[in-house]
Amino acid sequence: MSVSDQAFVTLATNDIYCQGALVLGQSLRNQRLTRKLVVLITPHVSSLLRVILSRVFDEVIEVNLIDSADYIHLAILKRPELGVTLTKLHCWTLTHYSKCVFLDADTLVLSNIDELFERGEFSAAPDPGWPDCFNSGVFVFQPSLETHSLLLQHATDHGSFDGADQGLLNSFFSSWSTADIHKHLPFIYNLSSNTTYTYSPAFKQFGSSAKVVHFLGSSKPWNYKYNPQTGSVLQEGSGVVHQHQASFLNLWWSIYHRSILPLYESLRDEEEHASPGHTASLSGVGAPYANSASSAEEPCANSVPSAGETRANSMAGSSQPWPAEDPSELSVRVDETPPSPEGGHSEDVDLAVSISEISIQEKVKELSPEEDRRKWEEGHVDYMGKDAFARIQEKLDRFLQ
Ligand SMILES: O=c1ccn([C@@H]2O[C@H](COP(=O)(O)OP(=O)(O)O[C@H]3O[C@H](CO)[C@@H](O)[C@H](O)[C@H]3O)[C@@H](O)[C@H]2O)c(=O)[nH]1
Ligand SMILES: [Mn+2]
Repeated sequence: MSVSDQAFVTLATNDIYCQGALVLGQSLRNQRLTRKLVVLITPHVSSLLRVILSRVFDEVIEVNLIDSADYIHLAILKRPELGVTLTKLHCWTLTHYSKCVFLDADTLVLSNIDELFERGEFSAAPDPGWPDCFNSGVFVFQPSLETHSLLLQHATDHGSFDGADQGLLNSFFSSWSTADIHKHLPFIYNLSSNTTYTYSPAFKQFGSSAKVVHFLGSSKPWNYKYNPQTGSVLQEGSGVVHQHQASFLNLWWSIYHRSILPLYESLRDEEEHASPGHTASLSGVGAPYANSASSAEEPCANSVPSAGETRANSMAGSSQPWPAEDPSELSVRVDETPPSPEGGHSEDVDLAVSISEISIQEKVKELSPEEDRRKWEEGHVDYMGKDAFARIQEKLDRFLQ
C-alpha cells in the first residue's frame, strides 16, 4: 500500500504547545509509524523549537495568516478570536497529501492507529460534553483548497458557535451526527483523559483498548510538575487528579523526559561542536536539561528519532527565513532536591544533587540580578538562560569527580 501521500498532522502556534506536539509526534513514532509526520506552526514559534520539532517531524510547515488571501483577513477582522481556529483549518491546504489524520497537540497516541486512514472525510469521535457534536481534537480529512476556502467562507459568514474550530467544523460538517455511522470514530480514538471517571464501569470495560488519549480542557500535561525519580506527576494544588488521568499524565511525562529533553541536550552538543559561523541562529539558547549523567545511563539512542530531512516549508505566501535570534517563550525548570538540614558542609550538598522536579513554564521576563541570584540559590535554575551551561558544567564536573 502506498502510504507516502498520507500524513498525521498537528498544530502548535507557540513554544508551549510545541511541547505537546513533540510528545505526540514521538508517541506516533513509538507505534510503528508508517505515515509522514507534519506539524503546522505560526511565525511566533521560536527558532529553537523549530529545530527541535524538525528532529521529530518530517515536515515543519509555517503557516502565515497575515500574508494569506483577503478572505482570511476579513474573517480575522470580523472575529479576531478565531485566529488560532483558522490556523487549524490550514491543514486542508496540505494538498501534497491525499488523506490525513489531524491530532491536537494535547493528544497522546498509545497504539498504532493506521486503520484511521481507511475512513473518509469527515470522521471524528463524539465530544464527551455533547455527543451529538464531534470533538475536533482527532479527525480524518482530505486536503483540498476548495474545502479550505469553503471553510473560511463559512467562518466569515457564520462565525463559530463556540468561538473556535470545533463549533465551526461541526456546523460545516453538520450531517456528521446522522448521515454515516462510519464517520463516527469510536471513543477509543479520542478518549478524554479527564472524563474517564464519569462513567467508570465503561472505562473499566473498554479503557484498556484506548488508542488516543486527549488532554482536553484547561489543564494540560505541561502544566503539571513531574518527578522523574518516581515517574509521576506531582499532585499538588486544588485539582484532584483521578487515577486514570494520572497514569496518562505520567505516560506523557515519561516520553517527554526520556525522548524530548535529550533532543535539547543533543542540540546543545551539536552547537558546541559547530563552527562559530554556524551557531548564530542558536546562540543564546541553553539546554534545559541538566542531568547529563543520568541521561547517559539510559539507552536513549533508540528513542531519539531520526526524522527525514526537515523541510521548513512556507505556505500561504510566507517565505521569511527563521528569525536569527529570538528568545524561546518557554523555560524548562529542573529543580533540585533542597539540601537536607543534616547535610553538613557544602560539598555534601553538591553530591546530593538529584533532579526531583521538572516543569515547563512560560519564560519569565527579566529578573533583577538579586532576584536572579536568590532563585539560583534556591535551586530554581533557568537552564534556558544565557550562561546556564557553564554553571551546569561546573556542577556536573564536581558531581562526576
Ligand atoms: O494557543 C494555542 C491553542 C491551541 N493550539 C492548537 O489547537 C489545538 C486545540 O486547542 P486545545 O487547547 O487542545 O483545545 P481543547 O482543550 O482540546 O478544546 C476543545 O475545543 C477546541 C476549540 O474548539 C478544539 O480545537 C479542541 O479540539 C477541543 O477538544 C491544540 O491542541 C493545539 O494543536 C495552539 O497551537 N496554540
Ligand atoms: Mn485538545
